[in-house]
Amino acid sequence: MTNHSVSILPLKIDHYTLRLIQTEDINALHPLINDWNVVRMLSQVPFPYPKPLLEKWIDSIIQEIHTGASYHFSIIDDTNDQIVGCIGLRVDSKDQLGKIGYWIAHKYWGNKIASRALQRISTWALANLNINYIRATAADDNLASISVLKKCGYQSFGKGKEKFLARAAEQPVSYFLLKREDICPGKSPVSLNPSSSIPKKILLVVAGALIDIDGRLLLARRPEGKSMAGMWEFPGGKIEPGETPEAALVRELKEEINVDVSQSCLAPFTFASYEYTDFHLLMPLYVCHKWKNLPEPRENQQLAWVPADELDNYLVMEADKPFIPLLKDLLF
Ligand SMILES: Nc1nc2c([nH]c(=O)n2[C@H]2C[C@H](O)[C@@H](COP(=O)(O)OP(=O)(O)OP(=O)(O)O)O2)c(=O)[nH]1
Repeated sequence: MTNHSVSILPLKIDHYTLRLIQTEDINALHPLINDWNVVRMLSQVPFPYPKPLLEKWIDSIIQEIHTGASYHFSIIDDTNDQIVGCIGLRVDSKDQLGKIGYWIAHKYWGNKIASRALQRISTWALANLNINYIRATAADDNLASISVLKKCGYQSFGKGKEKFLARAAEQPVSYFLLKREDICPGKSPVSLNPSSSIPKKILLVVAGALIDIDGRLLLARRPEGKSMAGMWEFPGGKIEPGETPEAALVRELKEEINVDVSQSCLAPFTFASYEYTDFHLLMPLYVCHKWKNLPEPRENQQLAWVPADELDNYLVMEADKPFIPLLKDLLF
């Protein structure tokens, strides 16, 4: 997949901050994790947990951030700047899967920190990483963690056994999965009786397929906080009352990606007519080969120039799916 930068600014939840683990965190982290109450619930950690081993792990996960293989965060209490736990996610791009793990220091249990951190990281990960699912594993006797996972929308999907180093034994575990659509609605529900359903509002939107001289297509990723966050789309937006689709696209391209385009450079290509949960989308798509300025994200979105043979790797909006084969034909 073409590289696009992942936004890993510190993430906020109430009076906690989640920021990437740093080398200096070792002294605060070691006494918190080297605790039987914590370690017995983590499959990969021995007890006692020697400090050099933790140091090695921190070095490795800092390296992994550069390759996008994993993202691990310290959870910090903003009121006193103390680390209270960790949450992290390993990325399996091939299966579009994130594997999440977390722990909270024993003295902070009972403050709902784990559920808030899990909710926050899950939303962030689905909006920013190349994944569609997040998987978690909990020991069957870890009732607190199982309840946290269920509260955050994770669904149990099976049972197994895993070796827990600290307990020097295999333990029964449950597997949980969070799917993108569990927290990112947008698909149409199946209507059993379409004739009785209330007609949906038609939403008029216009979008542009910008194609550069290398035959690559510009895609934008909906940022966290928007509906259908994490899905890739074509730059564009809603047509305002009294506006032509062409004028709306010229305006949206300027507002969203600082690109100047003339209406005469917009060629009608195809359109989408698609029923979302709350509205029916009607969206003409224009192709454009000529513009001024380098596209830059002005609305916190990721941008990617995508060659035709990589388009299938991008999870595009449901309404846009029929565009992909048509655009591939155009680009090849
Ligand atoms: N710009 C754009 N919007 C698309 C595409 N495909 C698709 O379903 N849409 C939908 C997403 C939005 O619901 C709507 C675009 O409206 P917008 O860009 O002005 O709205 P927005 O995302 O800022 O705000 P909202 O959906 O959160 O209300 O059309 C696409 O390829 N490009």
